[in-house]
Amino acid sequence: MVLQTQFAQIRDRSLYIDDVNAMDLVKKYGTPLYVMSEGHIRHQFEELKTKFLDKYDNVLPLFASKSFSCLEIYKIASEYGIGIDCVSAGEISIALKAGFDPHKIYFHGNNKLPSEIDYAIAHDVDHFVIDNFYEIELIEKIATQYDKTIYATVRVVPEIKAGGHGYIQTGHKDTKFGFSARNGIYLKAIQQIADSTHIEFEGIHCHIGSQVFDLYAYISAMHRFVRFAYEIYDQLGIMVKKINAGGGYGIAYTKKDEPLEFETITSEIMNIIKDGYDKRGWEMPMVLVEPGRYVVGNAGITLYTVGAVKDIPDVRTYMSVDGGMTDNIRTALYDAQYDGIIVNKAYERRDTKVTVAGKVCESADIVVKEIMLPYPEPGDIFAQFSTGAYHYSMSSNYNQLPKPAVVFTYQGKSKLVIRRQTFDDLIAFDVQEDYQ
Ligand SMILES: Cc1ncc(COP(=O)(O)O)c(C=O)c1O
Ligand SMILES: N[C@@H](CCCC[NH3+])C(=O)O
Repeated sequence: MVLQTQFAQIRDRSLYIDDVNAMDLVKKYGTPLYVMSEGHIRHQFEELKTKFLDKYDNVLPLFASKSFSCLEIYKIASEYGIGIDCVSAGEISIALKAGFDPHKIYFHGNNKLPSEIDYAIAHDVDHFVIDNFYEIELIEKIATQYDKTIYATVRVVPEIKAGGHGYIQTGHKDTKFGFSARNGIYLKAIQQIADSTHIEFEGIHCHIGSQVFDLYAYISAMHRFVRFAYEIYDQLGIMVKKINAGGGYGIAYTKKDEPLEFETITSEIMNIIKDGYDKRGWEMPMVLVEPGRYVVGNAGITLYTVGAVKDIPDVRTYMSVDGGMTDNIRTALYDAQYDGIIVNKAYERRDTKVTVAGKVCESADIVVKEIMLPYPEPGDIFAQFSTGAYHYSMSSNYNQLPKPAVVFTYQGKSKLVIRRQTFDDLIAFDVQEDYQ
């Protein structure tokens, strides 16, 4: 069993997160409960700051906020001088509400709606990662109406296969994201932007995929991007002044995972771009990175109460908990693996092979596929580790299960950041209208 954050420990017969006893959190807030270690989150933001933002000239780390988006995270992020990646007007609206500087928001997405583009531009968001030709037209039209300038990076497909599961690969040739480099398609897009009146071309954007452990994939992608920069200059006479190298940095969910160091990836990225630009006698472009999971993934621990326990002779023991695929879709969707403990049996032998099941009416509703635990009983508290990224942000109300609360812990204290949904919340959007 591995706790993937220094901010959580097993001691005094319990689990402590930022020195807060998990059993006290259960008593205070109930289960299922998403616990986020603010200690861990701040530590990771500090890494982005000291090991990238402060280390190099003309760089900007972005937090990919789709991994965990709520008012509190944007407030904390803004303290570190970094930017954020938002993928919808909804995310932008929360960031703005939290007081985030609109000029440090980068708007991503493969199908930004006209209404979203309008919302972003109206609210002074001026950095767009442009994905397709339709979007160029929309931005030009809407930016002209507002008479504002939009600064564009163009997402180009590097044709590299990387990422923890087929569903989270984005840089291969057959992808819905970005402009293909085939037949000069991306060059046409850049020319169209250069010819526009309210979009200023700044550079190119690369994101190969998520939960990536392969350094070579980042290296190959950056070599390809340097070649794109050469091609853009040679064919169009346009200089690439900004390269966004994307995110995707894998984290450890179990002891089998071997994540790369943040600085190992970023120094390769910086060196390759520098060498490539030096060869042409060009000034170094601005470089951005945009990890999400790396910041919040290992900060999260989900606490569940155990209910039914079923032994299927010669097969396995099913331990059902009070949540499921509604608060953790990753196991069903990506076959994701997790570690965890029974908190109140933290010191007992892990001698039972258990499948942790959710309470949703789906066979795919598995929280942890296979884990060795002490024999479970109803009322035990199961802690699932590394649930900070893409858990709360991908949660749903399937089976009309209210979403769990999110609690932050920091320096021996806890606070409620998102309250638990109530049954009234489940019908908050139902209206009873007569036919008209
Ligand atoms: C464009 C883009 N940037 C950044 C990210 C963040 O990825 P991760 O959370 O794996 O770092 C994603 C998600 O894969 C993405 O699509
Ligand atoms: N949601 C995915 C990552 C996708 C990231 C967004 N492009 C996960 O949980 O691993």
